[in-house]
Amino acid sequence: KTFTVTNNCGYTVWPGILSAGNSPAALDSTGFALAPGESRTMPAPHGWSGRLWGRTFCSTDPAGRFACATGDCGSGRLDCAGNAAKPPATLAEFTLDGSGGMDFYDVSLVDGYNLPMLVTPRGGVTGENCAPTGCMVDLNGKCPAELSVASPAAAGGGGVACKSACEAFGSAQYCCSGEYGNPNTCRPSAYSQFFKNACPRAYSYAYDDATSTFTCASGDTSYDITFCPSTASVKSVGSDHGMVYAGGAQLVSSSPRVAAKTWLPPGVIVVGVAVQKDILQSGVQSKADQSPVTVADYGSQILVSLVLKMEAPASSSFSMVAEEDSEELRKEGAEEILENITELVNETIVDDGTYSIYFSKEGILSAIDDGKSEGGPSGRHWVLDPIDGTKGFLRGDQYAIALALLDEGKVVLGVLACPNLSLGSIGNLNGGSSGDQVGALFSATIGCGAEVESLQGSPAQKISVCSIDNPVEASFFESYEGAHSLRDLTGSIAEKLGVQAPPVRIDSQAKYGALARGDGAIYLRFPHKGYREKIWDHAAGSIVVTEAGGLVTDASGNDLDFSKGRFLDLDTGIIATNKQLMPSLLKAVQDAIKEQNQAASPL
Ligand SMILES: Nc1ncnc2c1ncn2[C@@H]1O[C@H](COP(=O)(O)O)[C@@H](OP(=O)(O)O)[C@H]1O
Ligand SMILES: [Mg+2]
Repeated sequence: KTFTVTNNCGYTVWPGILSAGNSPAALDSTGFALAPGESRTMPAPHGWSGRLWGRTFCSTDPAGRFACATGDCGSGRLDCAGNAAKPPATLAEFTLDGSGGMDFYDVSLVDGYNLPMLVTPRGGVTGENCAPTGCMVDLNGKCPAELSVASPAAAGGGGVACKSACEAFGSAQYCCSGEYGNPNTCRPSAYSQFFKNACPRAYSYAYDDATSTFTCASGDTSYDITFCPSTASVKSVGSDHGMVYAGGAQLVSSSPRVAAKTWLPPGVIVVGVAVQKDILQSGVQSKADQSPVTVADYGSQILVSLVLKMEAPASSSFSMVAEEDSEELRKEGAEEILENITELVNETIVDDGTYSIYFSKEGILSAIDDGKSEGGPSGRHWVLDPIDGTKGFLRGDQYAIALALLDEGKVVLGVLACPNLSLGSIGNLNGGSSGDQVGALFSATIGCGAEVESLQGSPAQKISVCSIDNPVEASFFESYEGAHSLRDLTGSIAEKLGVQAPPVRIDSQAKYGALARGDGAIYLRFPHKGYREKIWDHAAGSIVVTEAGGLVTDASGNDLDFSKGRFLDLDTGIIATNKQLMPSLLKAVQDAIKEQNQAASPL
């Protein structure tokens, strides 16, 4: 019987362990460091009880004293040596071999929250309530201001933890003390509801036992404890599949940006990453069987629309312009694919643990059709490409999940998840670089700039386009697929500009993301005549670039107009670059087009 602690965060976590006073034995450590991706397995002694948490932003000061911005245990050392975590901290609590031969465990936010954590039983796994529990969500970004703990240790001095109402206000009512010291008088508060809605399985206040305590038959059940679980491939276990439709848990307050950013990764990326891996492993890369891509495509669309419906302010009506609709799936012969999608979606929701929702096949079809909106110049519309760069996805190359929000015909928010794009610059080379972390999440809000963060949830960093003003030093991006852009034309534009470097060819809107953080200077896209660009292929990418200080226009220098429905109405092609290079780029584009037209009709 063991505990395996895994750090799936994009940053180092220092687990701390406290054995209870009455615990017959201690674990073999009370504190250690776990680098991203690292894990450590420890024997779980018979009858052990105690708690485990993650410390973040730790360092040793010049005097040799070790301290952490969150979860610190005050020992001044790496090991906690019998000290508890200073709140706020997400806690995993265990009592092994308790009454009736059962292990009892929970994840508690009663002392606040500092990072996502999941406890998964493994091995024996029997017992009615033997299931994964935890809090999968990164709550630091959406913590109510009065509970939020900021630290200069975080990039940008952002939120690093979220206090409980008891800690923040100290009242008996929130702390369940004094006359509130029993379950009848101490009730959930708006604050505990904030935690409960985000993480329904975790303890949100002291008497939240009914839905928060889990038990497994002791036997040889081992436990996996994972920090930042959401991008791990978490398999569900136990008898926990009997989830029923329970309606929408509405978050107390969440801005669309936070909703979009926080919720793209957990379910959707897991689906993307897992399905791409399956495709590559099974070798289904031929065009003949596109069904795995199809499943991922629909699955991604359903999960994003589910999350948006749950998390976006409910007041206005929901409208989404998305690439897929259910028509093909309603046809004869599509039963198996529909079955696979239904299974994938339901499994992902159960594994994630945030929502208690079950989709029937009919539910799946109608959820897909949530994306049928026509968009247009008035009102608010989400714009989604569930898997952009399908060809790249199939090849194991770049792809993106691209989500934007249109408000009165203008893009006001964009989120671009690129699971295969390295977090660091891809420089002037095709492909990844120096053993860097992979998985980048770009986001932008109108007037507020653009950011990138790791898909594993590292703090966001502001990005800006490169400041090159000499085209000779510039490199340009274009589609990997030759059929998507006229290479004679882009080659001739580059030549006229004096660009020396060969084109960097990658799939999907990852090009916009890479351009926005200065990996390259120019993006050229010139489809064959008659091709109509769709808004979901450019909405998120273009706001990421413009908010990073760049410009995105058509070949005549007009801004892209997203108010015309599902298609963009534009002159010839799309170009993007920084403000310095745009005038000369536009001139080169127009000269090259003129030349091409003259060559085509020599009169
Ligand atoms: N002939 C064509 N010309 C231009 N774009 C095309 C095209 N055929 C498909 N596309 C679009 O190009 C997108 C991929 O762009 P890129 O070449 O930059 O990777 C596709 O998105 P999907 O993969 O979501 O279908 C599709 O919408
Ligand atoms: Mg696309």
